[in-house]
Amino acid sequence: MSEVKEIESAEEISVFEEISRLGHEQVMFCHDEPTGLKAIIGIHNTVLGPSLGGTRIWNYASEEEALRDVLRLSRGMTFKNAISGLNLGGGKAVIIGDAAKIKSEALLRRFGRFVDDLGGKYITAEDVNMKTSDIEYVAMSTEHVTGLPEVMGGGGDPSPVTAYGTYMGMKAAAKKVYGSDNLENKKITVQGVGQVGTYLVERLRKEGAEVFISDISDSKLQKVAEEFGAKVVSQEDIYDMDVDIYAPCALGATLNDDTISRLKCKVVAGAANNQLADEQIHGRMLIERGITYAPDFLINAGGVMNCYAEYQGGYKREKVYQKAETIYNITLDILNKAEKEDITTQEAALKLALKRITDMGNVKLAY
Ligand SMILES: NC(=O)c1ccc[n+]([C@@H]2O[C@H](COP(=O)([O-])OP(=O)(O)OC[C@H]3O[C@@H](n4cnc5c(N)ncnc54)[C@H](O)[C@@H]3O)[C@@H](O)[C@H]2O)c1
Repeated sequence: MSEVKEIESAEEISVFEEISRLGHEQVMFCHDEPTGLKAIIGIHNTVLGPSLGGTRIWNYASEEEALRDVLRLSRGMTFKNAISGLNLGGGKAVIIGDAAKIKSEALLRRFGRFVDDLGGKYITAEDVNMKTSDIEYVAMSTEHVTGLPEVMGGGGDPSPVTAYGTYMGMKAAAKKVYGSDNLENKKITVQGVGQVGTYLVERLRKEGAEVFISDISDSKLQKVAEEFGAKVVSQEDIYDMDVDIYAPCALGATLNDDTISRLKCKVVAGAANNQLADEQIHGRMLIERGITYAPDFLINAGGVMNCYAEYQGGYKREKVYQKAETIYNITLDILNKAEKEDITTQEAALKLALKRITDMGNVKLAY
C-alpha cells in the first residue's frame, strides 16, 4: 500500500476491481442456510497487526451496498488503528438483514465460527445493532473477539471512551482555532444523542458549554435534554445554527454540498464515521468556508483503543483513558501539519497513518 486511494460511490461494484483499487487483502463471504446468516468480512490491511473492527448488522438495500459498506469501513479501520499507534490492521464485518428479525444465538455463534476460521487475522467487536450481549454469543465460537463485558474480563461498552477521545479532539481543535481549549460558554451542536453523543453532551455540559441536540428519536432527545440541560433543535435546523462547534455523532456524509454552505461554526469535531461525503471535495470546501475539521477517524478512536486494551489482556480502564487523551496532541499536530502543508486535515491524518504503515511494513512483525 503506497498511497491513499479514494472511495468512489459508483452504483455498480466489481469485487476484484474494487478490492484491488482500495488495497484490501481479503474479503470473506459467509453463508449459512439454517441460521439465515449472510455476512461479509473485509480485511483491508494487516501490516501493523491482525485486523480489528466491529460487526454491523444492517438491512442493506442490496448486496452491493453491503459490500461497499464493509470495504469502506474496513479501510477506515486501517487508518484509524494506524494513526492511533495501535498494532492493529483494519477489518470490519457486516451481517445482512433486519437485526430485529434475524438476530439469534445460533446466527451469532455461526458467525463466530466464520471469524474463527480466519485464525485471528480478523478480530471482531460491537458496531451498529451488535451489543455486548450479542458479542457474548460470538465469543462462544471464537476467541478472536473483543467488546466483552467487564465481568468476563472484557472492556465493556466502548462508547464512553469514544466520547472522551472525541471530546479531546474537539478541545484540541478549539485550542487551534480559538486559542483556548476551554469550552465554557461555547455553543455546540451535537447531532445524534445515541451511545456516544449522550456521553459527549454530558462532558460538554459539565464544562459549561451551551449544547444543542438533534436526533430522530424524540424519547432520546427528551431524556438527554432533561438530564443534562441541552436544548433540542430539529434535524434540519442543526446545520443553520449560529454555533462555534458542530459535532456529528449520528450518520456519515453529513458534510456535503448541501450542508457545508449552511454551517456557521468554525470547528467540526464529532464521533460519526465517514463524515465527509467526499474526502477531497468536502475537505477543501470546509477550508474555503474557514471551518477546521478534526478528522473523524482520528478523534473517534477511543473505542478501538478500548478494544485493543482488551485484546492485549489485563484490561485497565484508566490506561485506556490515558491513551484516549493522546488524541488531543495528535489532533493538534495534524491541524498544524495541514496548515503548514496547505492540505486538508483529512489528508494530513491519512498521510501520517499511511507513513506508519509503510515504515512498519519494512519491519518484520510478529503477531
Ligand atoms: N460507539 C462507539 O464506540 C463508536 C466508535 C467509533 C465511531 N462511532 C460512530 O459514532 C456514531 C454514533 O455511534 P453510537 O454508537 O452512538 O450509535 P447510536 O446508534 O447509539 O447513536 C446514533 C444516534 O443517531 C441518531 N440519528 C440517526 N439518524 C439521525 C439523524 N438524521 N439526525 C439526528 N440523529 C440521528 C439515532 O437515533 C441515534 O440516537 C456512529 O457514526 C458510529 O459509527 C461510534
